Amino acid sequence: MPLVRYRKVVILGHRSVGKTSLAHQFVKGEFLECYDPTVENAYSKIVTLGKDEFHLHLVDTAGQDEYSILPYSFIVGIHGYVLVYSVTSLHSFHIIENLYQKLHQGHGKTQLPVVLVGNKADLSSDREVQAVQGKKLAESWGATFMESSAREHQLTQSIFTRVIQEIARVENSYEQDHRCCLM
Ligand SMILES: Nc1nc2c(ncn2[C@@H]2O[C@H](COP(=O)(O)OP(=O)(O)OP(=O)(O)O)[C@@H](O)[C@H]2O)c(=O)[nH]1
Repeated sequence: MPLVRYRKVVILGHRSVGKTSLAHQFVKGEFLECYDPTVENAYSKIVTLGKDEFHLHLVDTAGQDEYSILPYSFIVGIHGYVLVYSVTSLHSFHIIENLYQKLHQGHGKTQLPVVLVGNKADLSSDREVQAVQGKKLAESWGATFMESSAREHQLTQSIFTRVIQEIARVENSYEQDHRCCLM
């Protein structure tokens, strides 16, 4: 029987960017039309990647702004992050830059397993953030970037499988950096 590895991932971003909709589409396979502000919610799903199985625990958080203080529970015991902005809101893009800085300070690490998501890409006529801006920001963090729409199940699957892969990639790079060398 394959070993099931536990991965806890926090979804963060400004209000109404689609955090709940992405998690709900991924876990339940349906799009939420209505907007109901989140306080905090959790989702679980078993994800199979090749021969490996993961118990993915998703924490869907309340919308953050530039003044939000991130609680320790968003730092300690968290394996990875999905940081979401809406391509229809430049403000939400600025908030995500600010959130990343707070996470970075909280962890005190040079590299964090992060997938940066520009959501609501289906609303092309309302676009305020270009894909190239998201790509550039993610590159500056050494993170992965994707645009998505919570209407598309396949896209949400790519986001959450990608964050599992990012966690493994960052863990491996730390192991290599800290490998003991006998002289
Ligand atoms: N067209 C479109 N609408 C979306 C998308 N994602 C979310 N929405 C809509 O945007 C609104 C807000 O979505 P939520 O998922 O509740 O946003 P949230 O980030 O969880 O909001 P908070 O709980 O306030 O932090 C809802 O009306 C959704 O139907 C998307 O990809 N495309």
